[in-house]
Amino acid sequence: MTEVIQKTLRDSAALRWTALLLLALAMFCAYIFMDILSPIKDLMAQAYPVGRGWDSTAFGTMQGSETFLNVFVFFLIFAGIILDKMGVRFTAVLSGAVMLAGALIKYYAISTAFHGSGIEVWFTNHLNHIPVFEQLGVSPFYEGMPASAKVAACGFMIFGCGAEMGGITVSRGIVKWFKGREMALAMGSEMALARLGVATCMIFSPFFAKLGGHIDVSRSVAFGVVLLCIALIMFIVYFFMDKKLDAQTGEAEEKDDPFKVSDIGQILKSSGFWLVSLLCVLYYSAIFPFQKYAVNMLQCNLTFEPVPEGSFWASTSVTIIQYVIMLIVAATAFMFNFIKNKPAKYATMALSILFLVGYCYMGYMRQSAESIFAVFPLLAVGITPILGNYVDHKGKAASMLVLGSLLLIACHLTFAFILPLFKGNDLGGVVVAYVTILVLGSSFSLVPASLWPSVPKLVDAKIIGSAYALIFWIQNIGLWLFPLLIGKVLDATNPGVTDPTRLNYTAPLLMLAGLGVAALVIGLILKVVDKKKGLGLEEPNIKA
Ligand SMILES: C[C@H](NC(=O)[C@@H](N)CCCCN)C(=O)O
Repeated sequence: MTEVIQKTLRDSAALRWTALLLLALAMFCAYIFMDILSPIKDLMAQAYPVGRGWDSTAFGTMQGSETFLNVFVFFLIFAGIILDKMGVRFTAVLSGAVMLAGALIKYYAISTAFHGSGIEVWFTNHLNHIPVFEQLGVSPFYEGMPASAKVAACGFMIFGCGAEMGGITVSRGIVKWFKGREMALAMGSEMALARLGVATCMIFSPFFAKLGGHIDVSRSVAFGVVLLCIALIMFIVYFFMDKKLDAQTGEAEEKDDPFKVSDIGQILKSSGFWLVSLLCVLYYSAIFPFQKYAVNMLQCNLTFEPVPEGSFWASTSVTIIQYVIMLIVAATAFMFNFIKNKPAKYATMALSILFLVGYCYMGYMRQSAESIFAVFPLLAVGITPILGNYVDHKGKAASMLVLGSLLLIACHLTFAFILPLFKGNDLGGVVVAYVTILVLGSSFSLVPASLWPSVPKLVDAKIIGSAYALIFWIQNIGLWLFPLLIGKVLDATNPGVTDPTRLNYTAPLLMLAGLGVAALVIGLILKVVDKKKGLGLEEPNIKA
């Protein structure tokens, strides 16, 4: 008897990778918006009309607001419930719309239309004390916070709800399309594109703010808003593909892993889960919040010679060329993972290194902190899949978490104590900065590649979705707190400094190194607990 095998969209490699591309491109745009103001902190500090007069505390409070509702109104948990009840395609479009709504509010706050408006007056005089949050000992705003920063923070809070909802939805979408197929590869590719988003933001946000020699910070946010419109379109196209898939399979959306409040008790009983969550919040708090200040830290610790207006290195085409070179580095580093033929593999690696050196040289010639810091996520694009593969086949996840934390401490201490020694030494400082950023980039590959795949070893497969939602929630506490703390520490340790490119970053960097030490201690405890309880963290995921 001949069996007729019904082919569905996900059976076609081209179509399931198209579905992934739609989801990953949407997240690429979201990651660009997350850091859209990070590389222009110095401009935001200047008075209107150049900037918006945000000191470090205002900047940090606004940056931390991204995760405020997720943490204090438990939105992340609601997002998990919405995803379970409404399915991937609905939640994807909803997250795209929420991100865009938040981004539009943020754009309005930064735009010239806001300046001098009635809304500005209202926000200047109100919302300094919000009783419900003050009772919790937290507040999204403070007395004297510029109205533009308050409204931008409101928009960023809404955006953050959409972004984290988008994050969990995209992971679930990848499982739906790739279960039993190239799932790890698909997840690694999605994360690689997100990292490239951060690099893109570092280059293009200052580029748009300074375009045409006239500074307008709202242009950077407008660029982000346009990308979020594209993200929403990607999610809408995905909606129709996903609908067709369900029509073909006859399945309602997969709801095999619903979030239940009762799961939380079960998860919290696992000591391994607590250790991994603590390590996650400590480690990510020393990375994502640092990312928001890194360009300004380089501006403060390096000596940049102004590149003359109209010179080749100051031209728009150089930005485009440098970005194209960055894309080549990312693409060749990523392709390295999949080439089986040895000579071709090493030729690709050599090409990637060659272009990376070219990229670094251009960054040096352009004397631009943002293009120097943009190399940070590049290594992660190439190395994360290699390390993911290593964990799959050889294990050693707990050791990699320890190594990642050690590198993190070394990098923050180098930024704090060694980089300032090169102040005035143009080339020496840039070389130290590049090496340290690249090492930090490899640490940022080691930890995500080993941390996220370890979670399924710690909790029951049935409650894995809830476990990820809970880890994200714990992580979001750090992502709210540390941008805020860095800003406050900067203002406290730099009294009277008015030039935003002359701040002393030693204290915040020491605080971040301290987070690294705490992550290291947790990593070492995790190794002991792993050995004692046989959690299997050092074991490969795929057993031969
Ligand atoms: C996968 C992981 N993403 C996260 O942890 C998100 N919750 C963080 C979102 C960034 C907030 N600015 C990662 O990117 O490694």
